[in-house]
Amino acid sequence: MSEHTNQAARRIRIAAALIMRSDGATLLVRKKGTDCFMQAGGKIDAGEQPLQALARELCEELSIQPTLAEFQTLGRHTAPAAHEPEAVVCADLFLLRADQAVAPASEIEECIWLEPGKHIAIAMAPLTQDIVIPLWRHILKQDAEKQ
Ligand SMILES: Nc1nc2c([nH]c(=O)n2[C@@H]2O[C@H](COP(=O)(O)OP(=O)(O)OP(=O)(O)O)[C@@H](O)[C@H]2O)c(=O)[nH]1
Repeated sequence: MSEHTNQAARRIRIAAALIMRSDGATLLVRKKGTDCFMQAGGKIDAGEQPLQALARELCEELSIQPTLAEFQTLGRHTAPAAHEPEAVVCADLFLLRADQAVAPASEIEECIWLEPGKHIAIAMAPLTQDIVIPLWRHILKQDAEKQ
C-alpha cells in the first residue's frame, strides 16, 4: 500500500505595512542577521488583531506610532517565507501613508526608501518582490491618475 503524506507548508501569520511617503517612496527593512529586505511588521501574537500587531511592531521596529485610522487594509496575501523554505507567510497587509522620520530599532538593521522609477539591486523577500512591489506600483499609478 502506498503511503500518503500531507506535508502542508507551515503558515506564519504576520501583519505587514506598505509604508508610502508623499513623494511615492516606499520603506523596506532588513532584519539583523538576514540579507533580504521586506515589509516592516511581524508575527501576530495570540489574541491580537492584525492591526494591533502591526501598530505594536511599527512602534518597536521604527519608533513610529500611527493611529489605527491611518491604516488602510490591502487584504490578506500568501507567499513563500523569506528564510524558512518549508513555510509560507500569510500576511494581513496595510497601507500607511507617512512622512515622519523612522528610527530603526529592535531587530531592524537597515531601512531603505525605494523611490519610484529608480532601480536598486537588493534582495527582497518573496512577499515584497511578488506582491507588495506590484501593489505599490498600482497605488502609484492610481495616485498619478488622481492628480
Ligand atoms: N515582517 C515581515 N516578515 C516577513 C516578511 N516576509 C517574510 O517571509 N517574513 C517572515 O515572517 C516571519 C516574521 O517573523 P519576525 O521574526 O519578523 O516577527 P516577530 O518580530 O514578530 O518575531 P519574533 O517575536 O518571533 O522574533 C519571519 O520568518 C520573516 O522572515 C515581511 O515582508 N515582513
